[in-house]
Parts: sequence; structure tokens; C-alpha cells
Amino acid sequence: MSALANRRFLKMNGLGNEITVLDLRGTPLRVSAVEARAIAADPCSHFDQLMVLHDPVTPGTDASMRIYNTDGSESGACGNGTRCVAWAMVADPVMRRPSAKGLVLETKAGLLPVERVSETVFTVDMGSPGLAWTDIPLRDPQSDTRAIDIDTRMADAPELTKPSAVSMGNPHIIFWVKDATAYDLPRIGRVFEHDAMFPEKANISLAQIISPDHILLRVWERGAGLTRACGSAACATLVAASRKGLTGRKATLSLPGGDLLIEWRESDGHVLMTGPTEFEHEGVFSPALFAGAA
Ligand SMILES: N[C@@H](CCC[C@H](N)C(=O)O)C(=O)O
Repeated sequence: MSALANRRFLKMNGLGNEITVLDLRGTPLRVSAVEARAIAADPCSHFDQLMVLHDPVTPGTDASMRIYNTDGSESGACGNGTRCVAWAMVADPVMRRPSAKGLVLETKAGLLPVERVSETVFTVDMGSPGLAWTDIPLRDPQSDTRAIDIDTRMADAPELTKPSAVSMGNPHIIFWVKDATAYDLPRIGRVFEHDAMFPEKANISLAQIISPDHILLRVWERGAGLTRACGSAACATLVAASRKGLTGRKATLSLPGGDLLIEWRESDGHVLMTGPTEFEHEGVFSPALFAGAA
């Protein structure tokens, strides 16, 4: 039987991005890809991302996190999930720390300081974006060495060309379009997620500039598919839009699930993401869920 059987989880969402939070601090347990897929397959614990908390690694941090997609693959970043974990650590009766206002969470991609803005709204310092083609990573050096306009196109949609690439600890590709609602994103996402240009695959976004401080965004997530919101994609998009001169360094990103406020801070180059969290329910994993999972 899986050691995860009967463990408590929280089901939450960040703007409709489905998040399951599992606290394994104080235990040596790790989640396998097979177990992650089993958790995702159950309607009660289904997620776009599973946020697993482990004991802190870096002194001064509150927890380290591993982030799993629906298909069991891991990601270095999840903005919406990070806000949900922050809510759990200040408000959930079992997980909360005494006296928490600010906290620092750690992922494979680095340290993420979080501030509580109101009851359910949090600001995450998502760190500095990776802008070199090797940071994303891309397969080849680009004719535009800044990776603002990269050399790829969709064969049967010629206007989908020269997207921008940004890493927020995970790879993001952003196509600039006149109408983000006019495309079959699942079809486009499936094709580009696995394009040979992206050795670690990629999250694929369609971005429509509404004004210098407002962007409409739809996202196909690597390893999870179509989502109602993706925090790291919103951060990557604002950075790319600002580098292209399409927006300033601060904008509202409107996703199907709602709005995120994103700022690419001038003083230190960090990206700040502010948005809501929503608690849905808690549960325990049924042992039957892991039948057959190693
Ligand atoms: N929903 C997330 C990011 C999801 C991670 C992604 N699928 C990946 O594999 O990089 C967010 O809110 O940032």
C-alpha cells in the first residue's frame, strides 16, 4: 500500500487553476510520478498542479515544495499553487504557523517570498526571469539572441510566428495575437508543447495586448493542458511584453479564471504576482486510489 494512503490533502484553486496541497513536512515521504497521476485521476483530489510541502532546505525558509503536473511530470514553478500553499500556511488549522504574515517558500527554481495582502489575496516574489535562450531552454541559439522573437512557426497558422520565450523557473512560449479567443488553443498547445525547439517542453500562451497595462491571456500548460489560469505564464508574458515595448512594467493579466496583477520590479528585476486563492475542501487519500501505484 502507498505510504500516501489516508494522508490529508487540501483542494484549492488560484483563479480556477486547480491545486491540491499535500503536506509531507516531518516525514521522509516523496511522491512518485505514478502516485501523482493516481491523485490527479480522482475527482476529489484532481489537480492541474499538486503542491507537495517538504521540510525546509535553506535556513530561514518555511518549507520546500515539489510541484507535479497532472501527467506526473515536475515543474520548477507554479505561481497560483504558491499562493494556495501560502494561504494554507497562514489559515489552515492543521498547517498554519503561529504569527505568519510573510513567509518564504523554496522550489527547485529558488526562493519565493510571499506576503499576505488580505484574507485570501497574496503577493509572491517570483524571482528574476531567465531571458537567455539557454535559460528557457531552447534547442538552438536564436537569430535574436535575446529570445524576444524566436525562430518557430505553426505550419498551418502562418500568423503564429516569432513567439517570445521566458523562463520563470519553467519554460514559457508566448505568441502575440490580435484576438486570443480566436484560436484552437488545445490543438496549438499540443503541437508546440512537444516541439523539438523546446528540449524540456514548454507552456504555451496566446497573448493579446488590450492596452499598455492590460493583457488578455490564454494558456496551455505543459503536462496539464488547458487551464483557467497560470501564474508563471502571466509573469513571463508581462516580462516579454515589457521587453517588446508593448506594455509598461506593471499590468493586469486577464485569464479565463480572472485577473492577476503582475509587476516586473525595476529595482531588482524580480517579478511580483498578486492574486486570490480559494479553499474548496479537504479530504484524505483513499488507499484504493493507489492500488497498482508503486
Ligand atoms: N499553473 C502554474 C504553472 C504550471 C506549471 C507548468 N505546467 C509546467 O510544467 O511548467 C502557475 O500558476 O504558474
